[in-house]
Amino acid sequence: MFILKLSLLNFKNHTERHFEFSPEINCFVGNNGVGKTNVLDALHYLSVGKSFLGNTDANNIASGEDFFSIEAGISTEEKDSIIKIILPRDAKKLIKKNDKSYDRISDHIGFLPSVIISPYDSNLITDSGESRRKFLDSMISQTDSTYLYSLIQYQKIIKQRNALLKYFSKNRTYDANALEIYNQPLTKFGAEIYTKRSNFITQLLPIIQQYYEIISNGIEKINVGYETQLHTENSDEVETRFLALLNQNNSRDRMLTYTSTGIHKDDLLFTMNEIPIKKIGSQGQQKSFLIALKLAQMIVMKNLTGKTPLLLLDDIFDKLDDSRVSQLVKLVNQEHFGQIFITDTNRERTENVVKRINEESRIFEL
Ligand SMILES: Nc1ncnc2c1ncn2[C@@H]1O[C@H](COP(=O)(O)OP(=O)(O)OP(=O)(O)O)[C@@H](O)[C@H]1O
Repeated sequence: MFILKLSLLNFKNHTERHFEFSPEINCFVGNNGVGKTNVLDALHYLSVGKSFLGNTDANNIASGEDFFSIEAGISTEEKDSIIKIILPRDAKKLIKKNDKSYDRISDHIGFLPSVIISPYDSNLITDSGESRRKFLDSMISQTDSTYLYSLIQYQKIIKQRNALLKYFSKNRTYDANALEIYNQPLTKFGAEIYTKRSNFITQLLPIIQQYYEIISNGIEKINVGYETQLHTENSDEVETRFLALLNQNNSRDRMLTYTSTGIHKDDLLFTMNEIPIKKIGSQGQQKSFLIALKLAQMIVMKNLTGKTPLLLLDDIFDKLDDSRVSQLVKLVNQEHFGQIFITDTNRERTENVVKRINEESRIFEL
């Protein structure tokens, strides 16, 4: 699966822009601020219906305009498709496949999977657990629509349960039966999510370790640990354990007025030689780790779905030394990563890198 064509209208600084892509490597080069990252962001929109920069949708409409549209021709093994995203300033976002709107945006997730490697990935190391949970959820959702369904249901139940806890506190009342109604569906969806997260991380880990070694020539032992309150020796007991935790924490939850246990508290622990990478990793080591993580994500997604995700590489060469860039090129040659999009301010460097990759490439000067 690959993108044949892309048309942007009023998307950030791109008033009107059309591209015809290579099925293999596409590079956007140009000075700072010309809109290279914005093109990758448009591709990210096509994949998961939102920006990877965390902007609200309306911020992506070119200043002074009333809407943006992103349209792409996609070649798939079955037939070619057209995906169109339209965001009017005062109305709902629409995503259409072959002129038919999706009822829910979540129905589109997984059609055109993607993995992005960008300077913002460092947030995964430095930020709170929420950004790591989002990362985990986004990659699993792209491979499994029932995961996304369970997650949406789980989040709805947590919201309702927390609202009830707040109601109890505000009105100085309590009704154990009313609270208990939420426990059964919460533990059912929670256990499903736990199992899928756990399986995904198990598949990811050996590939990250292998890629880290290739990219960095590193001897450091890296690890990705799944930190969760739901871990049990026997996978059949996750629901029971979660229910026990909810019961144990009942008084605490009433005091805090929110649900303090569950998969919404999960986290990933990234370590190097058993110490958090955040504490001991140099900038280069952290960057190599993040690239290894994202490339491993791509392989696991490909193994699970049979679809090769688009690989979006934003400014990736900027902070890597020559030897790491060479190792990365070697890896791309080995693994056949599918369609790749690269941004760089330095045209010469990009030309030199893509020459060393045995694939067809196109360079777009913005
Ligand atoms: N809603 C918007 N309307 C118009 N222009 C916008 C909008 N949002 C962002 N821009 C412009 O987009 C440009 C930034 O684009 P982008 O981040 O893609 O640049 P870049 O080529 O990747 O730069 P760098 O090399 O610095 O990473 C800025 O000039 C910014 O003013």
